[in-house]
Amino acid sequence: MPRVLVSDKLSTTAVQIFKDRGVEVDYLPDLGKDKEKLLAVIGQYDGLAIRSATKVTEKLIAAATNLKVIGRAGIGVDNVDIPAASRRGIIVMNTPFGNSITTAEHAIALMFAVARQIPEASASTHAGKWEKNRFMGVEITGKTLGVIGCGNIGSIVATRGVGLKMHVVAFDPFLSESRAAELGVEKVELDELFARADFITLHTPLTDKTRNIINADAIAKMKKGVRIINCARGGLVVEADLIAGLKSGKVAGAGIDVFEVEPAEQNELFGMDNVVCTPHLGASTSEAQENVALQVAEQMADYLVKGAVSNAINMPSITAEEAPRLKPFVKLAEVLGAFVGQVTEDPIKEVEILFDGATATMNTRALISAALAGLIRPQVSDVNMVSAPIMAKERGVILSEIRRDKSGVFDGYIKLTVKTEKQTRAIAGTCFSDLKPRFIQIKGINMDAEVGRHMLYTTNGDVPGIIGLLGGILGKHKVNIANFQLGRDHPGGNAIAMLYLDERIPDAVLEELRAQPSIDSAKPLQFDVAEA
Ligand SMILES: NC(=O)c1ccc[n+]([C@@H]2O[C@H](COP(=O)([O-])OP(=O)(O)OC[C@H]3O[C@@H](n4cnc5c(N)ncnc54)[C@H](O)[C@@H]3O)[C@@H](O)[C@H]2O)c1
Ligand SMILES: O=C(O)CC[C@@H](O)C(=O)O
Repeated sequence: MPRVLVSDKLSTTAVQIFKDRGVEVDYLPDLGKDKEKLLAVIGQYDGLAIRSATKVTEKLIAAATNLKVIGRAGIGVDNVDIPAASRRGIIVMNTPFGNSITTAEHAIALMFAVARQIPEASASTHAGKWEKNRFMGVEITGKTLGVIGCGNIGSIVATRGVGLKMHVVAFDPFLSESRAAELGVEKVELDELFARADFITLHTPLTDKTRNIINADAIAKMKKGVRIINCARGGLVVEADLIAGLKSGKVAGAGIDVFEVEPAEQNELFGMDNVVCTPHLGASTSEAQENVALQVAEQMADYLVKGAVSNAINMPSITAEEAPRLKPFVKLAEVLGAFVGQVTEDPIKEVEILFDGATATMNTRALISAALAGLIRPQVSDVNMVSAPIMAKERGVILSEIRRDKSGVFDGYIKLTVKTEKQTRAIAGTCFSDLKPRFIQIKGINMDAEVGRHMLYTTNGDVPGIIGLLGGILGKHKVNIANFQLGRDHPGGNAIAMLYLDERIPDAVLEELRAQPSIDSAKPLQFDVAEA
């Protein structure tokens, strides 16, 4: 019988579901906080069910010799080392929608609390002070609410804002004009949001692009008297810069549920006037906890007992029979998406996926989901093959699929074409007999590039000396090239290079490359593939 450890506080509904489904379960809700004890026992379990207190580190995963699945009762999986879990073949699942409404309500509650200084007024009243003149609030009606990140939670906050008669402006690179119109919000660029919003609320995941999104520079662009709410992730706001903004009076108040360091037992924000803090309570309602506990237990039990996979961050939903044939092509579809996702900054309007030859006879739904997950992941790190198609649809992306008989030299290949308002990008790839993904065409230019974990993509005019130039600069900085592929549309025309590197290219080297007159663009890329 499979055995699951629940190491964080979860509704006991989960325990009952595990038992009912034939899974042995140990409910030890405080164990997640005790790293050493957890390390000592984790080897006994097939499944680990967590919330945010348990930190699933590489060290814990190394000790988890029997672990097959980690289930996060919630959305953010930033407390799980996903690459380490993937490398060990451990599935990581989350429950993407179960606590969205609850968290959106918490953001709105913090907005009101900050607007009317409710916690301070309450404490003062409890103390028998009756300080009626001390607390002067601001109205919400007619004010501009700036929503950064308009996904599941952000879009609920946005519609609640509209319901409160606020004018809602939203910044989200994946928000289409039509989705914005449907929500009743105005889609704006980030600087415009900073300049116009009276209240700013954050609802993005914590990624390399969103980390420190609210820093001193951002605060300088905001209105005097702005109020900032963070119910998403600590790390989005530079706390020292927020404190400076509060002290100078530029920021009139803040509602903070998540902190740079959690648990936040000491923090300079504590005790500041008009700063309302809660201890990461966004998801803490009985309804949301019931939803996520039930869902995570069902998903984990289904996997451990029946092998069914749903809401996995690092694993496609594929049946046991088709898995061996499909798996390399799922990876191929994902890296094709990941290529376009990393080179595209503008909102995506259309995605066309062409399946040629053998790939046209496969489970193309899984392949499309993998391509979309790869495409969206640079913006939304927690996306998986289940949520990617829903996210693409919600963002108004028009999706089309073409299947056709073998048309060229390859037994089968996949071509992904992505349109934004500004341009169209296309990339094709296949798997050879080694079952590793390869890029065979970029921008209509043929090539045969093995896909590595760290790559560099450059575009340039087709002139002599490019190989020497790239090789020379990388060599000078001791960046080793594992593979180097070039292609061009016609002699003297447009040329591209794909370099497979042993490590991520340092920023300074990238800048040096970009400064070369013969190089038009240089983009570092990362792919979730095994090291050579
Ligand atoms: N406080 C809590 O207890 C609590 C509870 C649940 C979720 N969360 C957090 O809330 C956040 C949002 O969750 P969600 O379920 O809405 O996620 P989601 O994936 O549905 O939405 C995130 C949105 O952010 C957008 N985005 C990505 N990069 C961006 C950028 N650079 N600028 C602007 N927008 C960007 C994405 O396009 C996406 O629409 C996550 O960080 C999640 O971990 C917190
Ligand atoms: O489990 C919690 O209480 C927090 C959950 C929240 O941060 C999430 O990402 O779902």
